[in-house]
Amino acid sequence: MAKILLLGAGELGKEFVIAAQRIGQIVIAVDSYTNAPAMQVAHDFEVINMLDGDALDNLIKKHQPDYIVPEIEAIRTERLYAYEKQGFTVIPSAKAANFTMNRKAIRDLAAKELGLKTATYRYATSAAELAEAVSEIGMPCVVKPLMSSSGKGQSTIKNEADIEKAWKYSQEGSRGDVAEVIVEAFINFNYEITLLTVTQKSGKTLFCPPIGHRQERGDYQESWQPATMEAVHLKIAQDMAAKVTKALGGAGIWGVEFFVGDDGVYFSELSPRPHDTGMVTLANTQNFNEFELHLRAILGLPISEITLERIGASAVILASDTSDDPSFSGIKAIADAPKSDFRIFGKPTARPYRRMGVVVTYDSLSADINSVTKRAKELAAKVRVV
Ligand SMILES: Nc1ncnc2c1ncn2[C@@H]1O[C@H](COP(=O)(O)OP(=O)(O)OP(=O)(O)O)[C@@H](O)[C@H]1O
Ligand SMILES: NCC(=O)N[C@@H]1O[C@H](COP(=O)([O-])[O-])[C@@H](O)[C@H]1O
Ligand SMILES: [Mg+2]
Repeated sequence: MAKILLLGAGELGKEFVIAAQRIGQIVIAVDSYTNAPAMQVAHDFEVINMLDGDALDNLIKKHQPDYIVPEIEAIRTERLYAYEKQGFTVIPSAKAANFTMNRKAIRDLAAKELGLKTATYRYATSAAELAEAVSEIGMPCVVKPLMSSSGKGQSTIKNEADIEKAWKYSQEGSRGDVAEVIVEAFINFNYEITLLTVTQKSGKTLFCPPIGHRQERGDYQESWQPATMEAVHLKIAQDMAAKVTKALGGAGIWGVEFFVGDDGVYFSELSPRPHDTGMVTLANTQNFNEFELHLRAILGLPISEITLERIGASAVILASDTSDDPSFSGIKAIADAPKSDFRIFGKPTARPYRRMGVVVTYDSLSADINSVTKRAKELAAKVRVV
């Protein structure tokens, strides 16, 4: 039986713990607040600030885990290299967690070292440098703090007046201690996808059918699987995903994000862990959902194939207000709807736009993906977090 130290205990961690519990593994869930979703189902939990390297060191010393599994980006990831040296296994690897928490590291690796096609980009460390970068890249362009996720601190610059605002907003939304931002040319894509990619200890890499999604405020609203795309574009995305996951190293599931436009496929970024848009796999669209795949890859259990069993969609349930005791109305409508299900994450507090749950819908392989997605969206809209 393996002992897994899960660094981050949100909704993605919760499903991962449930998958681990089902096959008898031990999980200690860690986050910065008590009663986080994954803590509710784990064997044990710890509350620490994971950006505090010494606190992390103490935790590793105390628990001596077989696997250290990052679930969020906001971790003092530099320390993970030392744990690897000491013989601990970091999932998928210290390099993967460290590079992906910083947009500069991962973008330079992808674009410069591996030659993947990305949006044109520059970096800036002040409002003045941002103005200069914008003049080189042109408008519209997208500004993101180097360290942030779920769209925090991200905005689109459409005219000169936006530059100052974008700088200020980026500084409010930045998680790390660096003030730097990345400025990217706005890609006028036709659609975007997450390509869940599984790397295994055996060396065999597998791809899940592509997941389409729609984003608002830099955060996903609905996702569906499979996304309709040309085979040639899928092949290009798979090749890029294989390259970047190989360069980062290790076994596990990765959510590799791409934009597809008239001029081809752009690599955007990737998560070295289950992806939020991959919650669509909770609709049992595949033989294994993304959490089961992550777990099996971590444990070195062979995954011989990933098959699409039915089509599905997910739509998020967001809070609209602040609350210390959130409850939900409208759930009966989901329960009553055909081929539909839901998850409530059990987050102890709500704040505007915080993701509190998800609706999943499904249908047979021959059904229409747009109607499945529409149903998920309509059902999610019926839920009120009160
Ligand atoms: N250069 C771009 N051109 C057009 N749209 C973009 C660009 N960059 C980001 N977006 C849009 O914003 C969304 C969020 O961007 P990105 O994935 O970089 O942010 P994030 O904060 O890392 O989000 P998450 O952590 O949830 O994946 C993208 O999925 C896409 O819809
Ligand atoms: N895009 C990254 C992502 O979806 N991460 C998921 O959200 C949780 C944080 O939620 P919170 O901000 O509501 O605490 C994380 O712990 C993870 O499960
Ligand atoms: Mg993203």
